[in-house]
Amino acid sequence: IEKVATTGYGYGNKGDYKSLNLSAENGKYYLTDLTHTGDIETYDAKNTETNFTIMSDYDKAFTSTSQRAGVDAHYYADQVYDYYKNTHNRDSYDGKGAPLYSVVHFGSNYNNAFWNGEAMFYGDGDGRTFSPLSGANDVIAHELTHAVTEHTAGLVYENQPGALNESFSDVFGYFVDPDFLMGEDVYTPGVSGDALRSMSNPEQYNQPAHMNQYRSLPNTNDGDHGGVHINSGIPNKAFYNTVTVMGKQKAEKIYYRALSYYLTPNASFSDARAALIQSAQDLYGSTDANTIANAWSKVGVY
Ligand SMILES: Cc1cccc(C(=O)O)c1OC(=O)C1CC1
Ligand SMILES: [Ca+2]
Ligand SMILES: [Zn+2]
Repeated sequence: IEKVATTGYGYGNKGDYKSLNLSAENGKYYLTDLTHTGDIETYDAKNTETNFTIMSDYDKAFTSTSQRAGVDAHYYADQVYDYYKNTHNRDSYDGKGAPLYSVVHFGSNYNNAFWNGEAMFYGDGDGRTFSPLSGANDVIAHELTHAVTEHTAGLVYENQPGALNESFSDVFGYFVDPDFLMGEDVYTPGVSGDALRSMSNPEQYNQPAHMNQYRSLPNTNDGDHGGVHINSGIPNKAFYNTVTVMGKQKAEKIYYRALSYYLTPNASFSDARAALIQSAQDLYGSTDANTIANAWSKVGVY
C-alpha cells in the first residue's frame, strides 16, 4: 500500500482556513504534498530539537491548535515552490526537484527560523518577540532562498557576502510577499505595524542604509558572522531604490539572474552591484542597468 495524493484543509496560525495538498494511507492523512517533482513534507518536532514525525491526522481536517504551525509551513512551502517554478522555471531549491522538508514546533519558545542545509526549521516564538514563525510567507520565502543561494551563488555566510546572502533572502521574501517589511506577520504579536526589518527604511530597526554606516563586527556567532543581519540593510535599501523605479517584474528576473548566473561565494557589495548591472543589461538594456547603478551608488556602493 502506498500514499495516494488527496486534498484537505486546515487552520493556519491566525485560525484562517487553508486548503492543503495531503496524502492518504491506511485511513490516515499526512502533510505530504505529492503534486510536485519532489514531495513537500511537513514534520512536527513536538518542541524537541531531535525527534521529528510527519504531521498526520485521522481525517482531512487539520484543525487542531497544535496543527496550525504545520498547516502554514506546508501551505507556504507549496506557495514558494510554485513561485520559483512559475516565475523562474526553477524546480525546487536545487533546480532538480529536491523534496522540501519543513519542521515546526522546533525547540521551546524558540524565536528563530533557519535552513540547516536539508530542511526549514521554525520555532514557536515566545509569544512576545515572535508568534510561530511559519505564520508568514515572507519567512518561508526567506528560508527557502537560503537554500537556493546555497545551490547557486553559494554566498559565504559572513561579512559582505553573508550580508548579501541575507539580503537576497529578504529580496525574495519581497517577491513572494510584496511589501517592504520582513516578518511583520509573526513579529511581536502584541504590537501592530512593526517588523523584524524594513527594506525601505532599514534604520528603523537599527540597520545601516548606507556604506558609511557599515558595521564591522567579528566573524563569530555573537558578532552575527560579521553582522550579516545588520549590514544587509545596505543591499536591502539598494533593492528598495531599484524596485520602486523599475517594478517587481523586471527586478525579480534581474535578481534571479545575478544570483543564479553571476554571483560567486565571496562576492562583495561592489561585486553584487556589477552582477546586477550586467544582469539588467543582459535582460533589458541600459536604462534598467543605469537604474541599478544609481540605486547602489545612492547607498555608497560603486
Ligand atoms: C528570525 C530569524 C532569526 C535568526 C536568523 C534568521 C534567518 O533566517 O536568517 C531568522 O529568520 C529571518 O530572518 C526571517 C525573515 C524572518
Ligand atoms: Ca513582508
Ligand atoms: Zn536569513
